[in-house]
Amino acid sequence: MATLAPNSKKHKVCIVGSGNWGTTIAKVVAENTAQHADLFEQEVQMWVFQEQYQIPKDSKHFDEKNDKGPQKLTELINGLHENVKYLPGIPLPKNIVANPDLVDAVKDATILVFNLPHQFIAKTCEQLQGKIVPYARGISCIKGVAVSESGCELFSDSIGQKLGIYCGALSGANIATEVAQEKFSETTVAYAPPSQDSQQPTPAGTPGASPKGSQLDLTKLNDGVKGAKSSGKVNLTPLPSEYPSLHHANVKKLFHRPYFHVHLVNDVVGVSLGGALKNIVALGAGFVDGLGWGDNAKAAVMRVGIMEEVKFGKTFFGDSVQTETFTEQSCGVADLITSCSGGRNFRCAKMSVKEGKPIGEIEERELNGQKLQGTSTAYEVNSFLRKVGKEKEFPLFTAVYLILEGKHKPEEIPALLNADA
Ligand SMILES: NC(=O)C1=CN([C@@H]2O[C@H](COP(=O)(O)OP(=O)(O)OC[C@H]3O[C@@H](n4cnc5c(N)ncnc54)[C@H](O)[C@@H]3O)[C@@H](O)[C@H]2O)C=CC1
Ligand SMILES: O=C(CO)COP(=O)(O)O
Repeated sequence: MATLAPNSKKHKVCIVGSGNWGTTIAKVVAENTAQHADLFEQEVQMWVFQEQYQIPKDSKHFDEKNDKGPQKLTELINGLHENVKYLPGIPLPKNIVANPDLVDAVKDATILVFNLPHQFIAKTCEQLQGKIVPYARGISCIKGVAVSESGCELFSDSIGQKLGIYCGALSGANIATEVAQEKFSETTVAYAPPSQDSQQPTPAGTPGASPKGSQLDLTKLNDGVKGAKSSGKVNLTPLPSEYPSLHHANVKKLFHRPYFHVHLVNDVVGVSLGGALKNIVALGAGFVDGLGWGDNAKAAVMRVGIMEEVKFGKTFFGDSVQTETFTEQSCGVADLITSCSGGRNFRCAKMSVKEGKPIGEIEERELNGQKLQGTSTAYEVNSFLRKVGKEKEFPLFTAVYLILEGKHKPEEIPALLNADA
């Protein structure tokens, strides 16, 4: 068979997920595929977990005389060019196609952007096994960690391993609605592609630079638990030369907008961990704010939180993670600040303390189907820390878990952070 000329094909992009952030990233990406028509096919597929949705009476789309009752969300998105349930009020580019069929949505896609609540990713990947092109590349926008019997894993790694592809990560101080409204923000994309993808070298001195991705650091901890897992061991199918290389400059073109500034790094571990762990810290910040303890208390929780994030990375992922990713990049301290100011985890934790109600009840009432990630991440991280006998070394993560479990009260946070004194 004749080989096609280099760059004769374009990358096809699928967004796997369509919630508040999933739809926002679909918008960002669709604006860029339209702008960079030399690199990307214009149409962006967006997989939607199908549901029936009734347009609310206060929506500008509600028409009392012609109301059809609950309709398929995909039909509403494609007809109105708006995700009326998860991103209401934001017009979407017409080159986004909402598709309820996961396998059809990913067909021929060479770039898969994973963006759905972390509790659904394992099942989604199972459905994708054997259904994607073998040389596809992934970017995970998921903020969470996967904890199983065998250890604590990053979603970029677990997706990569389950699907046999390379997967990077995108994370930053990015409250979805603000990004969707095109208010200025920054994000961090970690992409350390296998060398054959990159005809153009990634910038020298980039934190975490390692073309093979992150390396497993700890293999033997107490209890026979393997510790933190990180792959870089997938047998990758090379990207055919007909496709434009996915070096940093081209990956940037997929996400960077005038209102959404992208910084490329190679530290996939740091970017993934920052996004996951700050959700636990945001719950802690919400607890103390709910008590009316003011800004100093919140700042204290945030300071301890960023230190625990770095310590978690260094303890379990060693040299694969760069401290600078937490202290200098949007995915680190900046995400902590925004999440502890206006994020869903922060807001729901605060309401839960103020109203004296379980946080799950607040989530159900306030979020219209959106999902908190901090609560499950707090449990998952705690189960990992318990297995490796290191709960006490992460007093804030442990305190948040104990409060969620009802074993301690938010008022006890200072004592829990000072247990050794
Ligand atoms: N919303 C935000 O401001 C930001 C969220 N993130 C992260 O992005 C990831 C995705 O979050 P969002 O898009 O905001 O989701 P979301 O919180 O809006 O969740 C709703 C989504 O979950 C889907 N869903 C419900 N049940 C499902 C099932 N059984 N299987 C598959 N999907 C199902 C719904 O269809 C919907 O698309 C999370 O890890 C979150 O931490 C990151 C940055 C900002
Ligand atoms: O990740 C976020 C902002 O960067 C959003 O955080 P929440 O999920 O708490 O809303």
